Amino acid sequence: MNAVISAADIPRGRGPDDDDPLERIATALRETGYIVLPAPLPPALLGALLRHFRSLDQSRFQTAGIGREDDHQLNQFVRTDEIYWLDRSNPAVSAYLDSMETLRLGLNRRLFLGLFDYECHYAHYQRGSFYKKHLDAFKGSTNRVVSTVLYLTPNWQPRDGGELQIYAPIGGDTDEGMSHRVIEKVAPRFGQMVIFLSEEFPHEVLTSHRSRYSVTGWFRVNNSLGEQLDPPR
Ligand SMILES: O=C(O)CCC(=O)C(=O)O
Ligand SMILES: [Fe+2]
Repeated sequence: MNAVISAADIPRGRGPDDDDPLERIATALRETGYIVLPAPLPPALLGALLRHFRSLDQSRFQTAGIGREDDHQLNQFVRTDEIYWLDRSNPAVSAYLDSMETLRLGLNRRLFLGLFDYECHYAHYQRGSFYKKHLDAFKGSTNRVVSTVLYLTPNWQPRDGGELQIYAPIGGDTDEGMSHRVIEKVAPRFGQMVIFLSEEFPHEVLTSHRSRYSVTGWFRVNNSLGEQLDPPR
């Protein structure tokens, strides 16, 4: 896939699949359900995305919702980020969507997921913002199958917080609902990307101590149960 991963990202000398980024992502989703990619996209694209993100007036961002729940007060306990839905009107966003289209086709070819489209938004976590533990999709009640988050926070430092904390997949742990065992902490470092199965992994954004920039997206299937959008747009 042209832009979705760089050679530097690929550990050498393990197996034939390692040379093909799409293969590596598909294998990870099949075997562990998620993958963290330190630098899958070209720096020029990342820079253009961040410039576009920052050029948008803050007033064009909306307080993010949580599924059907439209109670602003309640939402504020769960998440305090602000989002901006993306389309192809900006060239950098359009290039990013091209990469995600390559990924979509590559995953469909390898995993037969039947991914139908991709929707994404910028998310801005101002200082003090968080998103409590949640699932992006509940089995049988959504059309979101694969979640992606691309981080655009420049010069992120550990003291800045805002890590994505991923919990053990549901079913694989003792709990029926949300599991409590942290299996991964992903730094929202510029250029880093995480891809995971939407229905499997509870996750949480820890409080960010500075402005945190990201692009969150979902590959969806086209099923009749898909009227629930989280967040509603
Ligand atoms: O920004 C992140 O690390 C995750 C965001 C997230 O979980 C969401 O928007 O559903
Ligand atoms: Fe999420």
